[in-house]
Amino acid sequence: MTAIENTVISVTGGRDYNVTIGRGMIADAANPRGQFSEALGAGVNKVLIIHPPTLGAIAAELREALSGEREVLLAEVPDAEAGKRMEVAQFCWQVLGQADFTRSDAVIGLGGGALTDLAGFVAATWLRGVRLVHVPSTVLGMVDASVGGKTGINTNEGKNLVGAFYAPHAVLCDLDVLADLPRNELLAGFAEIVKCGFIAVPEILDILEANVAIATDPQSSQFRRLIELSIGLKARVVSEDFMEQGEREILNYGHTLGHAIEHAERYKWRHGAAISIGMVFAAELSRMTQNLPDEVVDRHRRIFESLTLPTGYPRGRWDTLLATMKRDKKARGSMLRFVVLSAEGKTSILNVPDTSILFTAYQEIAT
Ligand SMILES: NC(=O)c1ccc[n+]([C@@H]2O[C@H](COP(=O)([O-])OP(=O)(O)OC[C@H]3O[C@@H](n4cnc5c(N)ncnc54)[C@H](O)[C@@H]3O)[C@@H](O)[C@H]2O)c1
Ligand SMILES: O=C(O)C(=O)C[C@@H](O)[C@H](O)[C@H](O)COP(=O)(O)O
Ligand SMILES: [Zn+2]
Repeated sequence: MTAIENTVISVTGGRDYNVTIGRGMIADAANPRGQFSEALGAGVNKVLIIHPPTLGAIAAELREALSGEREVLLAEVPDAEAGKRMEVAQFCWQVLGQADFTRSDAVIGLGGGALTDLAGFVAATWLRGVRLVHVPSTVLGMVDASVGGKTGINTNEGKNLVGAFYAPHAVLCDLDVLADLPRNELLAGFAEIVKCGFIAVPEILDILEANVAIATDPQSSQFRRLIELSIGLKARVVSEDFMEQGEREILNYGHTLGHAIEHAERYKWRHGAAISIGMVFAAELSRMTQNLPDEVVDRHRRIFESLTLPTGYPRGRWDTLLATMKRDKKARGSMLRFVVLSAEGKTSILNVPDTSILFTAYQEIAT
């Protein structure tokens, strides 16, 4: 059988680093000339692998493989959004402090997007910044969260309200790690892939529509193509606008309402499910304000439904959602701002001084 080569995508935002996409990287972690040694670099004496309970076995395997040359510690943290909390960051700082981690040591974030957001924040803040290697273990983590340096935690008031822009030094996407990822988590990650399709990469939508079962099969070439196209877009955007002063905002398509839904659901929902609804809402808003054709709005619903992702939310929740959206990071003063489309791949920012238009758009997705 011919070995499939790794793909390397370079990012220049924040610092220069590579995202490597391939297979067998974790199994090969002990190799002194392998991807892990290269990502950690020379001179790292201590490594903290931060991981959720679900990745315990892989974290132990990595610890074993990387030990010897270096001292490797594990920090198991609560799963999913329960890990994106101040107390959990504090626990990680305590582990780093008690093990005397210095600026020449490193953190590995092994897990889904919630974990890499937390680990990135810990690495950004410990001694004001230590080496950071992400090993994303979900589709969403690979195509979005591990790339681009947005790190952070949630607060009682809202999603990702505390954080820092801190780019990783390397990202290793080992597709083998997806073998045990539950199907619903895998499909939720596709919401960010679909986002890339609507905002900039139409090929993504065509691949999904051609055969959704094949496109979502981690063994298929179409699946790998979707991962690479999405990382490619993210890399291009964050390389041009690391600190989100302009173009990077397009990556927030569907997230204004999506984050408010996550908050309303007390962070129990999957991010991908919440932003699927958020994107249908943004598409409806775009139809009303940017003349986005009906067929593009319908295409949103069709694709999310084919991925078994939700497209509507209860009518009675509007006031709660609106109150939370006012704390969205894109808001400026009392002005809410939304990423909208006038056509596939044509994005702009809509300033909304009067929220009645939002309420009208919400009626289109209300259940
Ligand atoms: N920083 C960014 O740019 C960015 C981008 C997109 C999303 N995010 C954040 O990412 C988070 C969502 O990430 P997610 O969808 O990966 O969810 P997640 O990190 O909560 O992981 C989902 C679930 O899958 C489990 N899991 C992870 N990898 C597994 C594996 N290989 N096998 C079995 N189980 C596994 C986890 O334990 C968890 O229960 C949200 O907090 C969102 O805000 C950040
Ligand atoms: O990388 C970005 O920029 C994004 O907006 C990607 C989003 O998919 C992601 O969910 C991000 O965490 C949202 O950021 P926030 O600034 O709205 O918290
Ligand atoms: Zn997102």
